[in-house]
Amino acid sequence: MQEQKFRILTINPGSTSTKIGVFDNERPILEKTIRHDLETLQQYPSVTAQYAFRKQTILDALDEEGLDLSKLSAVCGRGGLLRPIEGGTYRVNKQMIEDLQKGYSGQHASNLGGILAYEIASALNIPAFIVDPVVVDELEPIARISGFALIERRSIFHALNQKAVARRVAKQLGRRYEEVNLIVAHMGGGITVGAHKKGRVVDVNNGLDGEGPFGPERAGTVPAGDLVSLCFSGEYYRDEIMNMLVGKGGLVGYLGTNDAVKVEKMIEAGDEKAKLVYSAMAYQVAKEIGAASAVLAGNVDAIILTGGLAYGKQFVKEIIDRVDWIADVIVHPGENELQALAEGALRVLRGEEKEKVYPSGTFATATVL
Ligand SMILES: Nc1ncnc2c1ncn2[C@@H]1O[C@H](COP(=O)(O)OP(=O)(O)O)[C@@H](O)[C@H]1O
Ligand SMILES: CCCC(=O)OP(=O)(O)O
Repeated sequence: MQEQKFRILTINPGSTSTKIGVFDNERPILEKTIRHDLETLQQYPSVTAQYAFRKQTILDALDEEGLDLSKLSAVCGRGGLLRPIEGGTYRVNKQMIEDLQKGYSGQHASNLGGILAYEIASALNIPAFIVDPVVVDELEPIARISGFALIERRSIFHALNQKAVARRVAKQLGRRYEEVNLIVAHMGGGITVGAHKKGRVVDVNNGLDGEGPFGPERAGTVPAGDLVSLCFSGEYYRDEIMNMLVGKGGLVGYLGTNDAVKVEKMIEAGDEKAKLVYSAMAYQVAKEIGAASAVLAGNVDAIILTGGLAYGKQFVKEIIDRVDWIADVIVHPGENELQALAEGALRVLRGEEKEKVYPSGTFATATVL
């Protein structure tokens, strides 16, 4: 019997780019990254306000490639800051759209993934899905304790790519994902380092507005007392501080760009500040990997470096030089997110997996104390 063919449009809005893919079953027929410079995104007061711009960007890109939307079977977007949920493929529904629009767990470009998928799919009368959103939460109770009783640690990370790449590496090692311990550092606009213990991400930094290494546009962990003093200095509104942590933090704050390629050019041209800051970002990633190795009690089968920054040869070398005593380091530059979105949708379209209904898979991030 001939295999049924599904054509899936996948949409991945990141903090510095919009990535789209069109897949005939697992086979990519188009994969495109549209990078957005800082000035373009800063025109918009919020992520939600970028909706029309990102939608037009996608439709223009598909039009340029001569792709006929009426041939699509489904649209699948990267899921955003919803309620904490278990991993899997979810059908986009009204409750999800509402939570994405208000940013139930915060603001991030991925909130637009489900919304854009829903809008494009509804006009075509086809289903819209999200897969492994950034709020996938598999933290162990011990990892939830922050040290400050009023605040619990949260799992907000590049779940889709971390899991997809981890599965791929486990396969390369001849083992199942559920059998291995891996540390995955996804280094995009934000940076997250996950401790994957036998198929579950038992600890990971909240890469949005919380903790961990600074990234191209995010501050990561900052000294708490000094941050509190800044908040109450009377010099800044709340939104200004949040913007300095997310969007204008990290490389943007120090060097005025979120583009690591530009930073590398600045370094080549002899810019000592750029050199120090770029090295500090690698240093902080290495430190976080060291912390994750302690979470796994040193039982680490491999360390994986992935995301856009993993293309940076010197950057990657500086990390490897500090962590290769822990385990072998495998570099997967870029990400597998478009493919992972298509595969998640396919599993449901083919009936291999049941679609999950949001928010019924939601589980409390149970306050442990
Ligand atoms: N060839 C490269 N060398 C160094 N850095 C790169 C390269 N390509 C992309 N990057 C950097 O990776 C970062 C974006 O990573 P990406 O995973 O695409 O982020 P996001 O999905 O969050 O938009 C940017 O700082 C970008 O400049
Ligand atoms: C919110 C965690 C995911 C994240 O930071 O994604 P980007 O690097 O694409 O901004």
